[in-house]
Amino acid sequence: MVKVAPSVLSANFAHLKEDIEKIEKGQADWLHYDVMDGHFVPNISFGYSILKDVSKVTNLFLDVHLMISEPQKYCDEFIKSGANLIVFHIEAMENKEETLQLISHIKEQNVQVGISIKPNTPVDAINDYLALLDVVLVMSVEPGFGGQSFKEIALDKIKDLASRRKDNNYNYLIEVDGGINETTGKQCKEAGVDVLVAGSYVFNSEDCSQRIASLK
Ligand SMILES: O=C(CO)[C@H](O)[C@H](O)COP(=O)(O)O
Ligand SMILES: [Fe+2]
Repeated sequence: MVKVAPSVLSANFAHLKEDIEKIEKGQADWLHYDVMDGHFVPNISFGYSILKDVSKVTNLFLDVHLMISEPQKYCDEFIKSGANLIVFHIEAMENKEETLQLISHIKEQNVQVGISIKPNTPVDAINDYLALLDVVLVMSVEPGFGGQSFKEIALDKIKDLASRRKDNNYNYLIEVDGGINETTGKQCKEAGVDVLVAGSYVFNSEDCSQRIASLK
């Protein structure tokens, strides 16, 4: 069964704890935590001090999506604050050496590691790292904002990643993020996705549990 990772970007921060309790009760699998720096993306969300507080009120697996420049500068703070998985963007990296160093650095701390690709970035851009990754995060919207429409280009990338995994015995999970609802979630599942991130679809509803259940 597909895993569901509600994005707390769409939660109400004035009662974040209650919103997290709702998704826990609704059988969410992971909590997706979107970090935006106003530089890599044109929006600012929250940093590691809020993650630390979040980690104290939930046992959900903390999936940290770093939409920031120079992720190598900040990732240790997110790890110290409770991240179980750190996903950084390939577009934020200068070169292969820097990327390999960051992957090793995260793994050495017994934290899972993933790389994300924006809608216009091909899967080939991360081919050299696929054997090392726990997660590949396919963006199905331009990163920066919740509530956007799903871009179909993600479906081909999910299929491509599923076939590269099969052909090479890789172990990564394929995660998709942006514009996920009942319809697009089903399309992604059929393409071979393992984890659905959903922000507005889950939180812009009176009944988060029903939304999570419908995605599953
Ligand atoms: O990374 C993100 C945006 O950059 C969010 O995870 C994503 O947009 C979730 O929101 P929604 O499900 O409303 O599209
Ligand atoms: Fe995200």
